[in-house]
Amino acid sequence: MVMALAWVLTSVGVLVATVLVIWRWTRRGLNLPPGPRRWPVVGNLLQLSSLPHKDLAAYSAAYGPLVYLRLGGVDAITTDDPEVIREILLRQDDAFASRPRTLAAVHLAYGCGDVALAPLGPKWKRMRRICMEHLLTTRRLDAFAGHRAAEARHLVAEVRRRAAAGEAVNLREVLAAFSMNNVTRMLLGKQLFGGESVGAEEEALEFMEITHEMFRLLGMIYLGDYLPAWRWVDPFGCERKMREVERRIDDFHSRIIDQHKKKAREMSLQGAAPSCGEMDFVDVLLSLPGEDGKDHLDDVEIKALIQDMIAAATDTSSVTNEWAMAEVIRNPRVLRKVQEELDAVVGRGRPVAETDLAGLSYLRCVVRETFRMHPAGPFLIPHESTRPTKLLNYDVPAGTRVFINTYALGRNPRLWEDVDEFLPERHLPTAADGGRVEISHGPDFKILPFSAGKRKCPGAPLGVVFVLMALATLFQCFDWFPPEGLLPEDIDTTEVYGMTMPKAKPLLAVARARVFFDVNQ
Ligand code: HEM
Repeated sequence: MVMALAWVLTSVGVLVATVLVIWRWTRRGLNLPPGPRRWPVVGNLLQLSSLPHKDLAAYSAAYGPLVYLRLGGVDAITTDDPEVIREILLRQDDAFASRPRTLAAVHLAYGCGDVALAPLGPKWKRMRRICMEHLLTTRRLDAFAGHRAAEARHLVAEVRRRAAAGEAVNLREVLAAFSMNNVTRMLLGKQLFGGESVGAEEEALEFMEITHEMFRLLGMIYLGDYLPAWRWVDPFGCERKMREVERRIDDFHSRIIDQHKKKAREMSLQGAAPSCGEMDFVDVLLSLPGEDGKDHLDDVEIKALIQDMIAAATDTSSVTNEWAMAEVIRNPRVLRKVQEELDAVVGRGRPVAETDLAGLSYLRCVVRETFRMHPAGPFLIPHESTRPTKLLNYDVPAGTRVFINTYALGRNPRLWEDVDEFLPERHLPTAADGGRVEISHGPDFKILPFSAGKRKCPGAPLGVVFVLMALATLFQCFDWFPPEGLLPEDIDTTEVYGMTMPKAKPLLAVARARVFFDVNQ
């Protein structure tokens, strides 16, 4: 027994020593960027807390614009610097536009067979082209404008109902339902929460719960991705959890595809065909030819795309909306200015419409300031380098994981004054900007809500509409106050880390009607 144990310990020791020697040898002569001291085997992994974006922000402050980390067996860099980010996303996007195959991505994105988590390659290119040319086209998105207006009315009705009952409104709940309904109407042809969906509330809640769990797992820095030995042990059952969520989500997607196929069969038996305006995204995907001469896309490809759209479009917009509401209610001065603008541009006699949104410059500054302080995700989705390259004259090996810290970018004191103050005015356009407030990144790369380059968000125009429409509607129709007993500045702004970065506690606020038009007019 003692002999066997000694043998195992010696073998492990020899293995670790061999790995270290090989690793050091392959890095001979490399001029890696500066970074914190690393431990053998684990590297910097144990220096990361439950808020890694803050840890990496502190490293950027200490070591400069480009920081090297070793995460177990994986090279990683992080940056909060606009010039380095521009170099990574634009000038060298051929080298940095891939994605790591993390275990969460393999389990939760159909083996990385989607768009958002797929490594760079012909498969990603084809799936992204399907999104751009068949789903997120201006024509198709315009066809859903009526549904979006209906969801804005539903949002007002829901807040009125809760306010009339004397409750403080749980803004997380109503904003999550707004985003989810908008996405599922477009994607699946049905509203999940409220209205038409009476009776399906349980299914909706279950689906929201799995989606949140999926986000948590996707955002996690899972040790098994960096230390293969950890995977064998999996002491917290993370991979088991990933498999369970994978199965539950797949069941949901299978049901959706079956329902759509059944509907298509029934229509074809009646000799009918849906018009372009009536087709939801699943109908569109079912109508497209597959690869290599196949008549249709594979079910798994359709599922991966549905999954991406739901994951990419719902939490991003509802988390942003909750932060914007929290910051505006914390700053009554800003609320007054937003409402003065709405009164001047839209008035109080009719609901705000999508065509008004371009003219709401101050509200657009509010959204930009929200993205500066609370980007939807603390990092862009991690990128990965496909070949050895150089940044700021440092060597970056192939396979390096890239953490672009958008949280630290927005709070970088070298770029912004009063970083912790919510000051939308700082984004007011000068005459040189042409007077329009752009919400996506500008030429200075100081805010990056939708990224840039090959991997930039293909849903940005729609995301902007979801955010502006919800906020304009809520600020036009209601005055907002903190719950009884709290002052505006008491509203908590602690965040939790994940693929998105929500407020730690759901936002509760008191709503008082300020317009009285019939929302259904
Ligand atoms: C406020 C709303 C939104 C925000 C803040 C947002 C932000 C982002 C960000 C930061 C990325 C990562 C880019 C990178 O890694 O470099 C991304 C990727 C992506 N987004 Fe969005 N997004 C939003 C809404 C949407 C919507 C509405 C859709 C589609 C319906 C969408 C679809 C995608 C997809 C498919 C990707 C992956 C692109 C790729 O890897 O090629 N997003 N988004």
